[in-house]
Amino acid sequence: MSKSKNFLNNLIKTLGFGSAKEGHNEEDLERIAQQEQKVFPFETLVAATKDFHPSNKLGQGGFGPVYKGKLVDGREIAVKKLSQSSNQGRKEFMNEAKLLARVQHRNVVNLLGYCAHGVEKLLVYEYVINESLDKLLFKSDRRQELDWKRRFDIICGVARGLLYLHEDSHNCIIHRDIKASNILLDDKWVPKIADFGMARLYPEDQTHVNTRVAGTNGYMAPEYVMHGHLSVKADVFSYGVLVLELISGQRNSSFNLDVDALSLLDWAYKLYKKGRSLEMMDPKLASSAVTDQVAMCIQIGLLCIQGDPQLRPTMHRVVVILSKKPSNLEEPSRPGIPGSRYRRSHRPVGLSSTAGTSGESNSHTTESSFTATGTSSASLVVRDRGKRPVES
Ligand SMILES: Nc1ncnc2c1ncn2[C@@H]1O[C@H](COP(=O)(O)OP(=O)(O)OP(=O)(O)O)[C@@H](O)[C@H]1O
Repeated sequence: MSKSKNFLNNLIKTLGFGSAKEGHNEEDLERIAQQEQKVFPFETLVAATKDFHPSNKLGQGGFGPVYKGKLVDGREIAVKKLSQSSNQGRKEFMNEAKLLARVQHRNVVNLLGYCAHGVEKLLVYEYVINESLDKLLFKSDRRQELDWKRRFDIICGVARGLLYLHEDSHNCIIHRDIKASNILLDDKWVPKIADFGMARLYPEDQTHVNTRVAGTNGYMAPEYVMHGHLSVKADVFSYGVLVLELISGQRNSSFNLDVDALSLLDWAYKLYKKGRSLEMMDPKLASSAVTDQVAMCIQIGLLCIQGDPQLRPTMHRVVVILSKKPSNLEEPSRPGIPGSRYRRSHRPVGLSSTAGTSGESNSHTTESSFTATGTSSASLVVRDRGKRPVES
């Protein structure tokens, strides 16, 4: 009998429910043990998604398709079928997924469990109902639903989720792919960070990145793209871009409001230096904005996107600033130019296997293959528990 079954048997006895043989059969115990370990039987996921029916497909991400499903207990789930190009073995996948399933925070999408079935590897997430932030902010006429209060709550929630990933989760996690499409909103508009942990699930694997959009996201910290320097400050940079996008309603990667500005970041910085930073505010916020808060958030955004990673605040500091009344903050220095502006054909230095190996180059050393690689690695977990991620 496995350890977990023994444990459950003992627990049942201790709680006075009689022996396992009396009250529970082996199958019950097997089921309880599986739930305990967050392992989903493949058949459960097949049933929940109606055999991965195309009508249940929520979308196709860089790591594979995502399906909506419903468990027999009524819970709605999102099942991510990892692309089979991951060459990670079954045991390793199970170990990594088990660790990631322990990551739990109100502002991080909950990984309910996982499943390995033959060559198939699947991740099971809580279903987050209200679409991803990019669809609301950039693509739809629903943008006005994002009034200032909601945007401010998103700014605060994402900051808390990132702080948790960086400092408080069992393993310190650098996300590496913070962007509007990776922020999901629940029915109460609570933001949830999606797609953490993917670098652990795709070690030494490059193939999947070819399916991802190359170099267009505009969120990547310059030192990471240029030199492969990875630290929590790369996430801080991406967070700063997200904050400025939320305030302006403009996507950094396709910014064209001002011919004299290189990017949304450059525009925001120039306006700030002229004392006119509120001019960058989305006109749709006119009636709901709390201008002191907006000005503070612009300054936080600008502090986060500074070219020098050492000058950027930690997420801890950002959360502290956001929880106080707007007050005097230091002056931001010039912004770094985000990753999508750069393309390289070589492996970034410093991306060792412990630092998330998906930055490795492969034989396709073309422009786009690097950029795809650079933008694809969704996240990194620094293994040592209790040790803070290295800050550059
Ligand atoms: N837990 C979830 N609840 C609801 N919808 C989800 C969930 N996870 C993913 N989705 C949806 O599934 C689609 C694919 O998501 P996925 O995160 O795989 O890719 P992406 O964010 O579109 O791209 P990328 O892989 O480049 O980040 C998206 O439309 C997303 O909104």
